Amino acid sequence: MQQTVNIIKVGGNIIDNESKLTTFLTDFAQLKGLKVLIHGGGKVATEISKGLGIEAKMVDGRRITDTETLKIVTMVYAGLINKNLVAKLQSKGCNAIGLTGADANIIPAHKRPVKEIDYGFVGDVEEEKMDGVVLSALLKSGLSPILAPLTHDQQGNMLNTNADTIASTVAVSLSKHFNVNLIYCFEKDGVLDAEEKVIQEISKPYFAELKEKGVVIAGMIPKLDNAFAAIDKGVSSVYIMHADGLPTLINDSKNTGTKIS
Ligand SMILES: Nc1ncnc2c1ncn2[C@@H]1O[C@H](COP(=O)(O)OP(=O)(O)O)[C@@H](O)[C@H]1O
Ligand SMILES: CC(=O)N[C@@H](CCC(=O)OP(=O)(O)O)C(=O)O
Repeated sequence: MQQTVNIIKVGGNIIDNESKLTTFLTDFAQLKGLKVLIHGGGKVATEISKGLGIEAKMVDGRRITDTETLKIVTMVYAGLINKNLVAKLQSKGCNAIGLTGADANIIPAHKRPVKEIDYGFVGDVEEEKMDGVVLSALLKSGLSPILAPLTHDQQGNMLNTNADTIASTVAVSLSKHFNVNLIYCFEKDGVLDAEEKVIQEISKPYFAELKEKGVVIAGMIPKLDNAFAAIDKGVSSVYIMHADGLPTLINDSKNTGTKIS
């Protein structure tokens, strides 16, 4: 039987809140089995940019990343956030190793081609080049990889890449070696319907309907697109749920949040 890996993605709203982050990392450190953490941090990057006099520009949930912004996101994601997460997890007994997509060529990408919009140094992942071999070896040696939302263009440049996309592509590449569960953690109880109730299971047609009605908007649209892409490409299960639900889902094997079907 194949071993199971839990791939957890955590976004900027949890990372930016000290008490929510502490709870999340305590739970992550105590999760049973093999695990990978993908972190975002868009909110922190926006605040730091602002402090440096650079106004963040987002289009369809993606940051327009010019030369100065690339320097900021590289410092914030690969340095400040990634290394603090690693240090905190080490203090909780989790043997974490922090990496970007450039390290060991884990996530090759290319600069997004300019069409109507020039996103600058934003990476589109070359999923077909990802074989999951390095991450698999790290997991089998007892380490928990902590991945920052940065890729590289294989010509010497770092690229800023949406963390939800990193989570989905890493999950797909690891599903060649393991049974993979992908879990998107955020600050709400799951995908909410028009009455703000948690949708227990969401299908593609229902997602299309909710998008059409304006019930699913903003960052939840690319999150669900990435979630469905992972399921279509061989990931065993995908959930979108509150960060507090991790022990319930993984350690107690009880459903919580929204399951992608
Ligand atoms: N129907 C919905 N249910 C839940 N959240 C939604 C919905 N539609 C939009 N959202 C928004 O999507 C956000 C999550 O996406 P995003 O901002 O990318 O978060 P993260 O940084 O955690 O990945 C939530 O904070 C919420 O405001
Ligand atoms: C290209 C692009 O938009 N990259 C994202 C990467 C961080 C991220 O995805 O953070 P959250 O998960 O916290 O939103 C950004 O710079 O905002």
